[in-house]
Amino acid sequence: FCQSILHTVFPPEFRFASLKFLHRVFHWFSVYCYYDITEIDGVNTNELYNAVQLYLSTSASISGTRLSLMRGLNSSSITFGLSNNDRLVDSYNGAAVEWEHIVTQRQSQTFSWRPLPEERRGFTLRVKKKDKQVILDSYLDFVMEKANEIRRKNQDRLLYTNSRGGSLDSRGHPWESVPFKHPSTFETLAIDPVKKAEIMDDLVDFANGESFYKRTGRAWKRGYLLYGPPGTGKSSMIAAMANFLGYDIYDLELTEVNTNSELRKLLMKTTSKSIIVIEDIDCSINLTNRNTTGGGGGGGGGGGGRRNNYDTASHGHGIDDGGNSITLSGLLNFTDGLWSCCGSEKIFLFTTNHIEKLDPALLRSGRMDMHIHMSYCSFPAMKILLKNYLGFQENDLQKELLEELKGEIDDAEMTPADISEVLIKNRRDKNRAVEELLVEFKNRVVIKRRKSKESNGDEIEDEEQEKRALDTPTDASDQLQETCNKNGCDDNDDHDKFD
Ligand SMILES: Nc1ncnc2c1ncn2[C@@H]1O[C@H](COP(=O)(O)OP(=O)(O)OP(=O)(O)O)[C@@H](O)[C@H]1O
Repeated sequence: FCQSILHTVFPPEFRFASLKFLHRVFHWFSVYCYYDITEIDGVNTNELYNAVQLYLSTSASISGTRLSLMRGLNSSSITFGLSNNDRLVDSYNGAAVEWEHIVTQRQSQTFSWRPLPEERRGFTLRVKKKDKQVILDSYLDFVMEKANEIRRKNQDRLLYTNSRGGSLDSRGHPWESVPFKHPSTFETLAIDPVKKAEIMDDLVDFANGESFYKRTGRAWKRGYLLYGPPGTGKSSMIAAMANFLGYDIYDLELTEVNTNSELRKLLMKTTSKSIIVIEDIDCSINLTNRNTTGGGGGGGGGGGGRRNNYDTASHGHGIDDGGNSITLSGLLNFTDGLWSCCGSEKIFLFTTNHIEKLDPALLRSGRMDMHIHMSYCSFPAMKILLKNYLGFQENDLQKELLEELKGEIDDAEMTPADISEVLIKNRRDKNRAVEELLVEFKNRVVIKRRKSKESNGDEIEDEEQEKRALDTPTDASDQLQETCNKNGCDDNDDHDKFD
């Protein structure tokens, strides 16, 4: 009744104007000011809304009474969120702020026999007017930063690929992604412990080096070149680095990129805190010499299929072959030019089995800052494999046996992949695993010696005689055999008995 009287007496324009006036008066006298952060900003998703939601999830888990629980796609953990129309008080640099999660129903504009209800979501931030500047200047940046940190911690890493050959997805993105689940870590990686520590220190310095890079005027990026024979753990090292730093990986397939500008666009679409990998770079593009013309396309990689029109003649000048080729110059700019600085905290990582095939320009500091040689398995690296695969500690093995393994391993030139294979095959019988490893070492040494004699044109010894000489069991392997015979090598619990 009152409403109809009001509506009759006061025209809508008058009601609207008085409401506006009341609102203003309220704001003049209120000590607070309010900011609305809606989920949808026009047609785009508001990044700040998602960030606030994530940021509040940590505080909400502690102080909230009614929470909504979420588990995102690819995420390995559950996050908490404020329930509809719930409030939470936070503080920043002595200023108290209040967040309210506002969810309202709205009628859809769709023409349908039944209007579809739709939720309009947003956060309202309430701060005292005197704290307004602090909040606007740094609190919201702090929220964004914290949210990114939480996202990285909660979300499994992503492995991106450009293997679609330049086509874009529905959101105009050239990269496709899958959850990155590689279990390799620096603990499982069998390389020399000194080298391992050096690499880890370098990575830590890089990740914590924001102020250093700013101070020295350098782009916050670092290049690593991993080189060495196949099976020495180059891919495992990349995975270990990504897991160590919590970075995403962009696996760039150069053979799928047609032009330098396409390469640049791919780079622009990579995010910060990521590792951009080009595996087997010597197979992907001919990089022997910037100044030589022609030159055969280099190597047999590329996974079969389309090859690029590599323009070796124009490498030095960065000119595309009619705009339709990728050049060494383009690649150098990719790693070192102005565009390489879009985003920050990026690692460029190239792998190759043939470092000698690469152009020196690609290897210089600033592009490839650290050259990491992934070598055949050394004795300290083998001990890591024995520990990881068989559970052997150094003291579990007889000293003589260890010495014997140590004496043979360098000459045997076995990769960690080869050694792992022997250990996996015999993992039910640890003693047999070690024994077979020793035999394998000796066989490799024989083969290597024969090959070197052949190449030197020397007379080849009687094979059997040579093998016998090397196979003659030493004290340690005698003892090992004896222990095996006594305890029975099939016994799974042989470790203690052997000990
Ligand atoms: N250093 C290592 N530490 C632990 N495991 C290793 C190591 N090297 C190789 N392996 C094992 O061997 C397998 C192959 O290794 P990986 O693919 O990392 O070698 P790679 O050097 O990248 O080889 P390629 O050059 O052929 O790509 C891995 O699955 C891993 O289990």
